[in-house]
Amino acid sequence: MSDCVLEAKDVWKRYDWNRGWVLRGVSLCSRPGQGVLVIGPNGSGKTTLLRILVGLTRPSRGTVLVEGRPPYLPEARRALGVVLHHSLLYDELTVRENLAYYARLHGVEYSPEEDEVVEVLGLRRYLDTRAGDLSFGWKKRANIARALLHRPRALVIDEPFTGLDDAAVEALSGLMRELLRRGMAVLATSPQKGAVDALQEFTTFVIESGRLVRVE
Ligand SMILES: Nc1ncnc2c1ncn2[C@@H]1O[C@H](COP(=O)(O)OP(=O)(O)OP(=O)(O)O)[C@@H](O)[C@H]1O
Repeated sequence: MSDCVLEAKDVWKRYDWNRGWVLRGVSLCSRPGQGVLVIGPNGSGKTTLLRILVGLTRPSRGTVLVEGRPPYLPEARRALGVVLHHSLLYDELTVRENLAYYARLHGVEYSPEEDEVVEVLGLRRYLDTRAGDLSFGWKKRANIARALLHRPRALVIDEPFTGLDDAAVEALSGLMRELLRRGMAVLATSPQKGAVDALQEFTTFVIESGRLVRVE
């Protein structure tokens, strides 16, 4: 059996038969403790690839597996922590209430006071703030805590650094390094080559005309 937490095998995607291919034969394996970074300009297909990997978008051809299972199965979903562009927090609820709600959904015991992610991202002082009142960067940090509270085996995060200040970039890259050290698989994207510096230990690919090319 493969040791990939996340695996794409020869994935092709086009949204309409009369439009071009967004992804052309993408294969990818993300292993425990391994960081994978996919860079590419706006519109190159990064979000499409992530959405396919986590089972939110169907590939036109090819296979995607999460720990060997189709990504839409509940067991596969539980293995994933996902942060895409839009927030999954309820604006009317406080950060604390949002985290408690997601913990209940996942059926896990959870206390934000004991959550290292909340601590590392500096979220503690915003626990009693309504999510709708948070700035973009703080809402993003709260979404990352939301994605990690059930201790998934893979973190899939679209453009982790976009819109974050320097302190948040440092805190988040440190957090991702620690997650890798503890054996999580982390898959991130970025439109900026600068992310390569912040995530030096990540295996880096660039999307070029729908194909993944390894950056050495
Ligand atoms: N739901 C959709 N229906 C039709 N076309 C889509 C859809 N989602 C994305 N596309 C198209 O697929 C291509 C890749 O888009 P995608 O959002 O995956 O790129 P991206 O690299 O994540 O871009 P960005 O950096 O701007 O977020 C674009 O041409 C986009 O217009």
